[in-house]
Amino acid sequence: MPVFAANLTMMFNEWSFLDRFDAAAEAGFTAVEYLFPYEAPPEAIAERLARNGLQQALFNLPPGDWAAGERGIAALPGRFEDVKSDVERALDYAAATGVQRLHLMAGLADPSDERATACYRRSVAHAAGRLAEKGIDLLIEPINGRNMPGYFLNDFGIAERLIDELALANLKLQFDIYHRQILHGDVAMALRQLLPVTGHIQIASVPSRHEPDGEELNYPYLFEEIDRLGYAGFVGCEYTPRGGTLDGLAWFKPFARS
Ligand SMILES: O=C(O)C(=O)[C@H](O)CO
Ligand SMILES: [Mg+2]
Repeated sequence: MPVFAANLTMMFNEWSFLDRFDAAAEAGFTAVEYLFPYEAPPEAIAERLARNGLQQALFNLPPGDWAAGERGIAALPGRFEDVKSDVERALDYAAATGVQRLHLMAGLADPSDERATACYRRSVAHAAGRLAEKGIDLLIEPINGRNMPGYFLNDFGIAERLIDELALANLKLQFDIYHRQILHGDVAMALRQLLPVTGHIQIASVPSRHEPDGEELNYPYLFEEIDRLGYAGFVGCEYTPRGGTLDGLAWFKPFARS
């Protein structure tokens, strides 16, 4: 049975960020993920995880200036010093939360630009090297251009080839099924082919990015497929509830901690 992680950036927005940990545990989740923890002290997050018996499934390395439109800096020329300091900041939060995987966002850059590609490979190699020292996996995630126009890593094949070429034991794919369906489709076969290099899975309905209980994907079938394939990681619920978070959790009831 998949272990679902509530995404506290997109779900439980009825509560303050730190109170979302309690609300997610109360709703039956045993794990959480979010985009960025950096506005809260690491020890405050650690306390919420401990008091609710929650596992920290994932979060992102700092993404540059998100409010100014940056969506990661790994592929941006001239930002390598920022990449290195961001890795150290993320490792402080990783030490506090016990997270075992971190996602490095690439940024808005042209994937055909050789300089951007060289910057990205250098950033990935550096981040993976530092995380490996702590036993943490580095994840890279292809993101579709409708949600994130101009995002550098916009193709599962490019991600797969990079993981293969760099051959770093802790460099893995963040397989967001929502993006896979929009970018390429063929979700079940891609899960079968890419599971060996997959470090995390995320879900949402397509096209609306709501609860995984309708629209064009058959998630009951995909959850069974994930089990059949022996996936032992987390499944991040990276969706925007249609209405109240709790009202939308009927799909989760069979999987909730009692
Ligand atoms: O966009 C996504 O699907 C992600 O998982 C990124 O981490 C945040 O944008
Ligand atoms: Mg995602």
